[in-house]
Amino acid sequence: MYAKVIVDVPAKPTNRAFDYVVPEAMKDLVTVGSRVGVPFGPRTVQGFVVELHEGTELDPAKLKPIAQILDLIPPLTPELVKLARWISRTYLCHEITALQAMIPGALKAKYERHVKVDEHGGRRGGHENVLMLPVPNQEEILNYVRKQETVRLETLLEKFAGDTLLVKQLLEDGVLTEVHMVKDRMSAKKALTVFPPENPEQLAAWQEELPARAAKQKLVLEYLQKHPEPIKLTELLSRLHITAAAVKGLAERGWVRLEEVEVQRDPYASRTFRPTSPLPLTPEQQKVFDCIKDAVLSGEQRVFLLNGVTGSGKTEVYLQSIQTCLDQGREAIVLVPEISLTPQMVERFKGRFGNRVAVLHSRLSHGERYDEWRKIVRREVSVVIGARSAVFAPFTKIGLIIIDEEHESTYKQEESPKYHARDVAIARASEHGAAVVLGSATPSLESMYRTGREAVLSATPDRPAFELLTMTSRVEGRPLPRVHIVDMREELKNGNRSMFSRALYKAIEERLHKKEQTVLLLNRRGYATFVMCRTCGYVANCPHCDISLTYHQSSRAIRCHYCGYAERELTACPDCGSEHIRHFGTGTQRVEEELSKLFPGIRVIRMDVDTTTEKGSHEKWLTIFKNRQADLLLGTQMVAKGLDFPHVTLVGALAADSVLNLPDFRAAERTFQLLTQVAGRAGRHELPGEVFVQTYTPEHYSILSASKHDYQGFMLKEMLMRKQHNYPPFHRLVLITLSHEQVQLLIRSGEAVAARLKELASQMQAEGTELEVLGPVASPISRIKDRYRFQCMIKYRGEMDIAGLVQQAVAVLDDAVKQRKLTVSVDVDPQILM
Ligand SMILES: Nc1ncnc2c1ncn2[C@@H]1O[C@H](COP(=O)(O)OP(=O)(O)OP(=O)(O)O)[C@@H](O)[C@H]1O
Ligand SMILES: [Zn+2]
Repeated sequence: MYAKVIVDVPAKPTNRAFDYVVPEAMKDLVTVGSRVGVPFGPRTVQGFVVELHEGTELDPAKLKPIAQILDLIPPLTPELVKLARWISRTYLCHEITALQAMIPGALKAKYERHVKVDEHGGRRGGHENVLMLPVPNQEEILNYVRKQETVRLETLLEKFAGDTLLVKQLLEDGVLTEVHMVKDRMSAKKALTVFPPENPEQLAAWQEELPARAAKQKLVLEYLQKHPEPIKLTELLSRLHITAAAVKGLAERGWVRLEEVEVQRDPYASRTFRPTSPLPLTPEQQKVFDCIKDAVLSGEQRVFLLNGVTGSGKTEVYLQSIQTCLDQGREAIVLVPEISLTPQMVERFKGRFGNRVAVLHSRLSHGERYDEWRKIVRREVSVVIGARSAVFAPFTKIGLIIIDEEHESTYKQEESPKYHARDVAIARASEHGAAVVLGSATPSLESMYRTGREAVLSATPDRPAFELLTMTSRVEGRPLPRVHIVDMREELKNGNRSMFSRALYKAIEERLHKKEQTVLLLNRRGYATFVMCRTCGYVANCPHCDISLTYHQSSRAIRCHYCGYAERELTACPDCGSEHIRHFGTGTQRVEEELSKLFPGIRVIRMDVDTTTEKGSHEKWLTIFKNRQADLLLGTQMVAKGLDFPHVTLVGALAADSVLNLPDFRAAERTFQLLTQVAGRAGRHELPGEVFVQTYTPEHYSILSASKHDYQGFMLKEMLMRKQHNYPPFHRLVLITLSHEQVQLLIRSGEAVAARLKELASQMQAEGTELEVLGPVASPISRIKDRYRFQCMIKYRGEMDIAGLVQQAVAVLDDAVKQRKLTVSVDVDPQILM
């Protein structure tokens, strides 16, 4: 038996699969999707089996056997292996990158450097010593290595701490050779567990048998008699206030059994979830549910776009649709944006489906993530709720994939593989015959477009048309909140220079009075967070990136958000020496300060990157707010989504147009989405809500439509704009970014690539393809980590072989250029154009 293996060689990634022999002993374990260690040159690397076959075209004698099999249950399925190939083609990345993205971080390859003695046993040509100098420890070192097959380099250096140079010399001379082993970073967590005897009645007799001084042992037997279940040793000890000696004594007599048992790191173990049952659906919900149900029962790939206003009860529809799917013996995946993976959201799913749910998100520890993921591999759960990468859950009978807040840009991964979870979900649904539900109060224009006529006419299994479902009202006829637009230019004219308009100030005061709650949104992006000298205007910039440094009050440091460069806060201007340095802290910090000045005694919770880095902090803040131990929740985008608190009756957006001014064709769409989402937090229960939107551009259609809850109106205007400028969804984009430390070389290369692209484009245009090449231009962020950046953009319509086009264009760069570390990165359907 032979296996084709895609290997992980970071220095030289390739899409070629290499052939290996499957050793007899591994035959039952190796399948498509297995993770293996295979010899590759002098070392062992991690790889994934992508094919198995009986024979080989190659010379079998030359093939090496698989060295290690890394998991008992393969982490990937044949379907996922196939999907990786699709991702590699669609998003122009290596297959190994796609495969690695599908498994939890804990399983990514880590290599250990081991050493072994050479084939002559460390002796050359009969001479005992290889080195000229008589080195006393040399034989000792070699003997130590000889005794074991291989030794970790680190261990060897530790043991012979004074002989680092000697070990290096031995390696250089080839007497010792390095072998790399794949190391598994993660393993199951185990705990010593006490097992009572099979027949607990014996316990009474044994208690008699023990001498009086063995009081502690008697205590243990007594306990086990009352609770004849296995118990963790540590727990037993702390309950009875005894030491392990007592239990070990009993184990020696054979009266109890002590054994290592696997325990799961369950981040939600300490929490209880109140079970919920399905709510009777509203007529609107019922209609939507019936459509989804039909699709799930049909066993065919169908994609729904569910456009439901905030508070229309989309989540309840998801829950009942999942139930239908589970009743069919099939599995469901629910994707939510990372920041809305709040305890509240998790609670709703765990409350309905209990421990049939696994939760995956990045705030879990490596170990917790690994254990949650293994519940899926072992078929212990049938529902997964998680952020983007949960779309790769290794289920085998998927019936339903739900993507909540489908318009969120976080569903696009910004590093390779630059996949979009929506498209991956649709691809998986086609393999499984599953339904996909894309839910949002503000669907992306891309998804909306695919419910239209043109998309229906050009549909393929890879790009099917979407069916539109709508829910236009909130449950129980609750009104959407009233939205007031506040023109901040007028405020300034009237002498109000504070960041609160008088109207918003009054509204907050009123809530404090009525003991109702307020949510304030300050979009961090675009808000002043820099450090400036007020005398000469000097602004502190990152020395490695084209971006200003940001002040962090908590650490009293200024930091670069791109490369992590940090320095102490400035006390004097490096340019003019003035001490009038102004630290514009993260916007939210400044708002918090002003709030406590304006409303003495106000209880504010601030949620931003600074206050939520600690594990569990999200949860903590939201619980405090839920219990009404705070009057006001202030934060960045993370307060805009998914929260459902009955006493929130006021929402304020402090700087509604901060996103509008970004150089991005989606700026208007993002503004509309954010305002609609945050407004949707108000008045979701009995108490009606009110919203204030502060802006310097009150006439902008994104702000006007959001204030009227008018998705249709906004969408039609925005579609028109996009059509005029040949932007998505009418055209598709591919962004090619080149980067290098030397700006001259970069410009030359950028121009060469662009020229070749344009040449190819004009050939294709002649053949009828609609396609346009823009650039090269400096990227909006023109330097990151000391590397300059240049970009070209391809705009096209219809189906096209993007991979082929890009490969041909990049081929004009000669190897000399590439060897000088010019990097080319390609982003298909980019979300961020920086
Ligand atoms: N059929 C129903 N009967 C009664 N209450 C319901 C029903 N469906 C949902 N609800 C309640 O209405 C509120 C809003 O529902 P839900 O949070 O599911 O809306 P949503 O559409 O997901 O909102 P958003 O997009 O703003 O997050 C919740 O408190 C939910 O429990
Ligand atoms: Zn930097």
